[in-house]
Amino acid sequence: MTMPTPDTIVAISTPRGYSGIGVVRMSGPDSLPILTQIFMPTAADGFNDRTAVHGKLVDRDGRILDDGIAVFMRGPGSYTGEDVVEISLHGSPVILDAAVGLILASGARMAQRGEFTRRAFLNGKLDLLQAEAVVDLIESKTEGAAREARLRLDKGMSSRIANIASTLKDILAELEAHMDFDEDDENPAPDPESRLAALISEFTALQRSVDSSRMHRDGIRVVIAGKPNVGKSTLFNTLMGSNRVIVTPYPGTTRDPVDDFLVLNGMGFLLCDTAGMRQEPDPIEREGIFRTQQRIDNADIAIVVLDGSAPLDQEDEKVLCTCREKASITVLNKADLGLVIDPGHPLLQSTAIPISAKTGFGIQDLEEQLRMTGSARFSSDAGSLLSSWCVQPLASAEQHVKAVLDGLHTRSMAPEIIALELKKALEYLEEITGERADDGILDRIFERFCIGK
Ligand SMILES: Nc1nc2c(c(=O)[nH]1)N(C=O)[C@@H](CNc1ccc(C(=O)N[C@@H](CCC(=O)O)C(=O)O)cc1)CN2
Ligand SMILES: Nc1nc2c(ncn2[C@@H]2O[C@H](COP(=O)(O)OP(=O)(O)OP(=O)(O)O)[C@@H](O)[C@H]2O)c(=O)[nH]1
Ligand SMILES: [Mg+2]
Repeated sequence: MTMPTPDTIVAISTPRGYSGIGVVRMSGPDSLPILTQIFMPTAADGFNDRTAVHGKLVDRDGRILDDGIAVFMRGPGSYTGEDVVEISLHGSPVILDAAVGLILASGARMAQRGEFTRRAFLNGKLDLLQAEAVVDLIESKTEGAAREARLRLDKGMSSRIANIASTLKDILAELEAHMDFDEDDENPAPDPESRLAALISEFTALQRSVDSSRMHRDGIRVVIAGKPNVGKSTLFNTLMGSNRVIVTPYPGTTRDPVDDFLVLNGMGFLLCDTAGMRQEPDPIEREGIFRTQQRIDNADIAIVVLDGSAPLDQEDEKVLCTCREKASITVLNKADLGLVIDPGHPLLQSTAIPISAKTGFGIQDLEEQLRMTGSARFSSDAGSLLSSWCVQPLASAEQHVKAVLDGLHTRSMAPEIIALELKKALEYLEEITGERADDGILDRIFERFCIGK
């Protein structure tokens, strides 16, 4: 792992544009010396650790560029663990750029994306999962997503991985202690089987959490499916509250899947309108239907739309069958024309909701059902979620633990091999917390950050 470079970095930490206040941040050993060169405190007592100081930003010729407030935070008791300086100035890009220019001229260099947080990570201020939670928090589009990221930042996840790791370390230590003794020693052989078996269910729970994490961040994927002309696009527009997609009386109107982000009571959904599915499509429609099928496969929830004003037919049955394995909600659309399908029809998975996408009738019921089905899809323990890059190391760690369990079960594994397998499992877990993460993983995570974070 690369060690933190001892240079001093600078960046504007607030968005570019015109704002009340803008913040320029430095981190590194020269932060304070540079500050004293460019910022003249109004009062005589200068800069004390963690104390706001009013003063003037001055250039090399002594010209005053702005007045502002500077705070010096001495490392390691700072966000990055290094000496940090923040200068709040008037929020004009011209002034903020000028301040950065002065700081660069004094020997600092521009920070890369996420470099402040990267340094915080390298200095042990937060681990990799927390660093990732920081960027998820900043990017969160819903209250729910923000809450979940905030919980992760407060350590939820890392401690669960750490708990698994510490169980493995205990077992490893017992095993190694035992290996140092002779066979006939009174020291009994350790029996870690039940503890390892408990870890397997923890692995399963963690893997489930990966899905929840994605749903929080990107929204729950909801696909609207049905045969042509049942009103899928009309429903999409009604739920979105806009005329986003084309609606016509002609079957086969929608060709490409269209996605849009929908927020219901703080819960985010990625809603997808699709091409109608039918048996004998033309070549263009065939490609559209292929894409519909892909979206259905990848969706967390399917809304199956039926034309409730006409009897069920084979095409409807086909769609219902396609969505059988999924969490799905069936709606009987065009209820304004009079329903001929019974909402309790045996072919329907659960009770169907009568709606009219055209008049808005029943839409509230549908939204309520969406929220309920959405909540049910989330892993129950929010704040202990993992993102998708963790899947691989997690699965590998689990595999090694399973190998040990198999070995113990059949009594076919030498203690040395067991120890080796446990160490491998530990290495994968340390990849997740960042104790052993290589630069590639770090780059991938910090790439998502903005400059100044
Ligand atoms: N002005 C400002 N606001 C900010 C940040 C910041 O860096 N500057 N943050 C960040 O981007 C977030 C807050 N996170 C922070 C986390 C730790 C420390 C810090 O100084 N930690 C020290 C001391 C802890 C203490 O005394 O309470 C440490 O961990 O040793 C600062 C900010 C959001 N708001
Ligand atoms: N009376 C009534 N008509 C509706 C309702 N919903 C949709 N329609 C009409 O049904 C026709 C088809 O609607 P679309 O939303 O384009 O149907 P679709 O399922 O997206 O069709 P494809 O894209 O071809 O698969 C249009 O003429 C709509 O105005 C409804 O609730 N009541
Ligand atoms: Mg359509």
